[in-house]
Amino acid sequence: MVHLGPKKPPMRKGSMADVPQDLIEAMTEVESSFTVSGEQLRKVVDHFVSELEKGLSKKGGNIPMIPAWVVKYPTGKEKGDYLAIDLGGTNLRVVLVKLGGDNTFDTTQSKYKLPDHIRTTQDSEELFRFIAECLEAFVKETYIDGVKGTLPLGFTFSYPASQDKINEGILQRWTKGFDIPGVEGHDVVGMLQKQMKAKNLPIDVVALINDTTGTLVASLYTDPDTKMGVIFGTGVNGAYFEQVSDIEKLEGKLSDDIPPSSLMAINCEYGSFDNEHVALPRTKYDIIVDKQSPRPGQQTFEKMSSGYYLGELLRLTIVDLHDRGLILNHQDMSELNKPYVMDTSYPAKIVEDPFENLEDTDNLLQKDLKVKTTVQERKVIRRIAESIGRRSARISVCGIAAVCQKRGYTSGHIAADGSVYKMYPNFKEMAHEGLRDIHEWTETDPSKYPIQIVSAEDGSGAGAAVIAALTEERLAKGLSVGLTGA
Ligand SMILES: Nc1ncnc2c1ncn2[C@@H]1O[C@H](COP(=O)(O)OP(=O)(O)O)[C@@H](O)[C@H]1O
Ligand SMILES: O=P(O)(O)OC[C@H]1O[C@@H](O)[C@H](O)[C@@H](O)[C@@H]1O
Repeated sequence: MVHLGPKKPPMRKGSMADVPQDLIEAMTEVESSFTVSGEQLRKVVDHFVSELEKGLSKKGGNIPMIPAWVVKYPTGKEKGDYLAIDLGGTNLRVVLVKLGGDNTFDTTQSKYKLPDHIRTTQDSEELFRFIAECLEAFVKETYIDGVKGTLPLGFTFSYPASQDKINEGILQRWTKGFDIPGVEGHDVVGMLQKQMKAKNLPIDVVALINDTTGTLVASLYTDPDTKMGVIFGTGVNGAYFEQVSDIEKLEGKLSDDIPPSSLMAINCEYGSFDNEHVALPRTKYDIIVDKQSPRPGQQTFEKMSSGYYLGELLRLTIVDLHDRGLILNHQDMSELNKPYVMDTSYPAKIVEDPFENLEDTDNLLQKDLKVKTTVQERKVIRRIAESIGRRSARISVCGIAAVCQKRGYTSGHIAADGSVYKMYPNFKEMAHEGLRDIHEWTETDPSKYPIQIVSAEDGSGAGAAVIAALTEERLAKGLSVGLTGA
């Protein structure tokens, strides 16, 4: 059997011959504004590396570079039952992780969709009450005979939180459309513990973890060649292990049991890269997304590349072409004029439409957005959706290339998770194409690229459990898990 290698996506005939010239010109202009060349990517990576270094310095910079208090690789021998909760941008998961102590683990989980209103509730306790309610339900279902003693919990919190010690997390800023007052600047571990105490839950938050740190550690538990944990989901971010001696901002703040020669996991929080707008080529639609967001001026890199925004970017281009009289003339735009009415599943489904006349797209836009399109308009919308997805994939990997360049990694596995990575059509192929262009690799078979993006282990579940186990091990030996005196 001849191995044919990865199957190329079906090439579509997709003739644009029947599309009016003025619409073709407008489409081409939009497509080129979303196109980022290899040369541009390389310039972005150079700036990204200097921003990563700035984030580790005492002076600081745009990228937080948060020490995550994981100071050694897992051995794969960590063992025991751990609860994990994963508060992402779209879902909340409660996971029971059974670490086998032999590089294997089993997980049982329940997934809860975050209620839409919760992102912007004015009650700062409502989100943590929701989490405690989900935990209570999961524990009741899973431990039908009740819990003996206290369950250790790893809390995966996918937002930028400063940590003076591992079981603390001071929220720096909300991202991904969240805007709940009274949480930024506060310790989210304490806020959760208050709600768990009110329900008499026998649970102890051993560690607060970012999902990228969890992804990094979970993947190292099974694959020692892992160099980074990255998320392409509602948001975008990455984590890696840094030499403590290179973390200037920790100088003089660590106990002797974390010597300069040791390692420290860093939650980069690089969604905030280029808030100064000196490297990334932004389109007019990116500027609108930023202006409309609850936190203008923040998360520039994330707003151009992550799942929360890709559908909105497509919506804005469609509305713009309509307002210029180029498409959807005389259509009722009341649905399409609503911000965020299109989530990222819309460009994903449009790009995946297998029909020459884009029938699926026609049905989707009519049913959900109440607009009737011509086949020519659908072809243009699909081409723009493709260019938005391609740009997302290509700039998303700049964070990977920058960390690898900074750490001198010339090969290894990048453990990736998140719905955009797992579900966006051709995202994996386009991401590897971006890496190839950045490094100017001549190899054409992605499976032979020296740096490989691979599917991660369950970082927010198993990763949280492994980190909780590593933390308990250090605490049992009286070793530090935070800044001196924290
Ligand atoms: N078919 C799809 N293709 C690509 N992205 C999708 C698809 N469906 C949903 N998404 C996007 O994936 C994001 C959810 O990411 P996920 O990693 O599952 O959750 P979380 O961010 O909570 O961890 C949302 O922004 C959503 O718009
Ligand atoms: O898993 P999600 O929700 O897509 O999160 C990805 C990233 O989203 C960013 O907005 C957060 O600041 C990060 O902490 C997080 O890692």
